[in-house]
Amino acid sequence: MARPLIIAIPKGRILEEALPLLARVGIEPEADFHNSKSRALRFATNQPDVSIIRVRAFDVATFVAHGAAQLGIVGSDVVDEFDYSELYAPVDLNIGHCRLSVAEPEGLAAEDQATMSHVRVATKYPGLTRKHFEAMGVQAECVKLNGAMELAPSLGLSRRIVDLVSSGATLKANGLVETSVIMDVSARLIVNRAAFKMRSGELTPLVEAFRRAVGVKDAA
Ligand SMILES: Nc1ncnc2c1ncn2[C@@H]1O[C@H](COP(=O)(O)OP(=O)(O)OP(=O)(O)O)[C@@H](O)[C@H]1O
Ligand SMILES: O=P(O)(O)OC[C@H]1O[C@H](OP(=O)(O)OP(=O)(O)O)[C@H](O)[C@@H]1O
Repeated sequence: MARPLIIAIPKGRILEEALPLLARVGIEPEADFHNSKSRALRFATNQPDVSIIRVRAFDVATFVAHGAAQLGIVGSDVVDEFDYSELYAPVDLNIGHCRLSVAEPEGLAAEDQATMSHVRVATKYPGLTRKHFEAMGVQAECVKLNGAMELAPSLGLSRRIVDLVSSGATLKANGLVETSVIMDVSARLIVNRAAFKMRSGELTPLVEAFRRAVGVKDAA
């Protein structure tokens, strides 16, 4: 029997928007997937040859880059932070919209950006943060956090943070203001490049089904 295709999806906030999209593609996870008490991580679907794994957002990219899963759904923030050469991201799924921004405490005395040579930044995105500041000739020293970055300035961990912003409510509640936008973010369908070549008979129609499901015309 052929090996099943494995689709990695994140546990967090993209999941809710991803499920209707998967349903439009014709993939529905088994009932246990919706049972919050279930400790299972891998689930069968209504398609006998497709399984779903539910993992942390950053790990979606890692499972797919290493070929442990052939397909995944993940934010472009994660795709760009890792910049794995093994990943192909053919479809913008038009869900999980937010932006990656630099923020700092409101009312902080403005620094002269032109003479600044070094900054300390708390972030889950050290790669994108360094790149962003490097482009301005500034060296960024990153303190890696996995959440609650907004606490860092008030507790003296770093003056600035780089984090995802959507409504801006989290920044506001923590006395921070956005000072620049690094990139706009939305979720992408990602595919392992080697699998895409070796299993194109299965993967090409699936990628096209995702494209149709988000209303994007087939690639030329
Ligand atoms: N405020 C937001 N609005 C819309 N999309 C968001 C927002 N925050 C995050 N996302 C998207 O959802 C993805 C997962 O978000 P986040 O890292 O907050 O989830 P999580 O459940 O905390 O993940 P994990 O526990 O694995 O770190 C992000 O990579 C991003 O693409
Ligand atoms: O601008 P807003 O609409 O307030 O959204 C921004 C918040 O959303 C994300 O966190 P999330 O809620 O996913 O929690 P976590 O990253 O701390 O797990 C992000 O890390 C911000 O904290």
